[in-house]
Amino acid sequence: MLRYLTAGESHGRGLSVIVEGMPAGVPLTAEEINTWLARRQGGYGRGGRMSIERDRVEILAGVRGGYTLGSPVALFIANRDWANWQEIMAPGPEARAERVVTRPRPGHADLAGGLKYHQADLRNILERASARETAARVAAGAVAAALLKELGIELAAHVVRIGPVAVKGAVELSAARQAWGSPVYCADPEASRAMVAVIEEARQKGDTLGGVVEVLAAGVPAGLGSHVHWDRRLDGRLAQALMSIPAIKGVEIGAGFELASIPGILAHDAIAYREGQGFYHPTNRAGGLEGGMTNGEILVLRAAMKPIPTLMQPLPSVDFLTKKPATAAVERSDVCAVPAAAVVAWAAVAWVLAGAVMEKFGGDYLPEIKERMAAYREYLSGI
Ligand SMILES: Cc1cc2nc3c(=O)[nH]c(=O)nc-3n(C[C@H](O)[C@H](O)[C@H](O)COP(=O)(O)O)c2cc1C
Ligand SMILES: C=C(O[C@@H]1CC(C(=O)O)=C[C@@H](OP(=O)(O)O)[C@H]1O)C(=O)O
Repeated sequence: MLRYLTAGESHGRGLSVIVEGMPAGVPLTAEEINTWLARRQGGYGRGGRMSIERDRVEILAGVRGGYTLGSPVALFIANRDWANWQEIMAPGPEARAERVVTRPRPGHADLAGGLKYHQADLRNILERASARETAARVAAGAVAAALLKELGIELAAHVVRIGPVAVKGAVELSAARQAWGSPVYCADPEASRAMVAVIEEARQKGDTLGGVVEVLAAGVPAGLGSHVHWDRRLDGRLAQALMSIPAIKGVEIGAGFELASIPGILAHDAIAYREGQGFYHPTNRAGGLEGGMTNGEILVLRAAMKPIPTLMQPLPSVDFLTKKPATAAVERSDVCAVPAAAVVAWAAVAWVLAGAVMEKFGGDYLPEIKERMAAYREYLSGI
């Protein structure tokens, strides 16, 4: 079983990740993980914090000579900003309770967390609720993607909407792969320019924006996941992983919500057969998932992100201590983090797919898994 745990506060020393269950023999380098960490830091609309951080992973265990050992892979990403917060964030009694946060921000974890954990200083909540933690998820996702790449599964992620600006029509995987070159990770140059403009407009107004990201995965064989039990359905597992990204409020698979308004004749994908290829679907409204299993087509998943909750023009709130009306706390913040969320969504999908691959093909050593996967692919194309 593939699993990972993360630890770390936003302004603490850094983020720790332990990935357990990776087979031996997977090529893995810090540089590869760092490419994804840098992408997550980028994207137009980020705030001041991202000019302080230079996320780089340190591989502490589980990798030797550029290959995984089969033992837990331990990773660490330092917070450069910690230098400015050391005394405030100290774990011992010497910690200074400065910059106490008592005015909960609507849309953030402050109020619910403060109530649940009995914390009047809402910093004790926001430190872990912060999406800083998604750097650790991306590192784990990059480890998963290294395994998937060896097995012929490739992912792409890109932005399809920011606020009112949306990409028109479907984006092919080959085009989506080019999206990292855009300032907002959007494959359509015209939409990309308009997205930058609306983010700038929002920044000037002290406002924030959300949007929609899309993840595509190719080379996924039919039969990952299962129809037999609710928690083995891959659609559900993918949706959970995407929905758990801070600020994601909706997940769509294939034609998703549109399917609710069209008749069955137009909604489903016909089944066809070609000698040497096996069964396939000429269309892909199902987004590569039927019955909680991959069906051999390209996976198409979308996640909708709400606007960033910290506002420079804060909404009405109530002081946690005095219970008097107050405006919400104003902190340094992103204006739009949809491009960054595309990278986190990429990592979430890679993670779930790697887990599903390990369940189906098992193995402790990459060549074993490759052999099983190749035999299965041969069966699928020859049936
Ligand atoms: C990459 C990324 C960056 C984010 N940056 C900020 C930010 O700068 N300020 C903020 O208030 N929220 C930010 N968020 C959103 C909050 O973390 C999120 O809204 C909060 O944890 C509450 O969770 P919920 O929106 O899922 O309910 C970011 C989210 C992501 C994925
Ligand atoms: C640190 C990151 O994102 C942070 C996510 C975040 C939040 O509230 O979610 C608030 C901001 O943190 P700060 O208050 O330090 O400026 C973002 O910068 C990151 O993505 O690495």
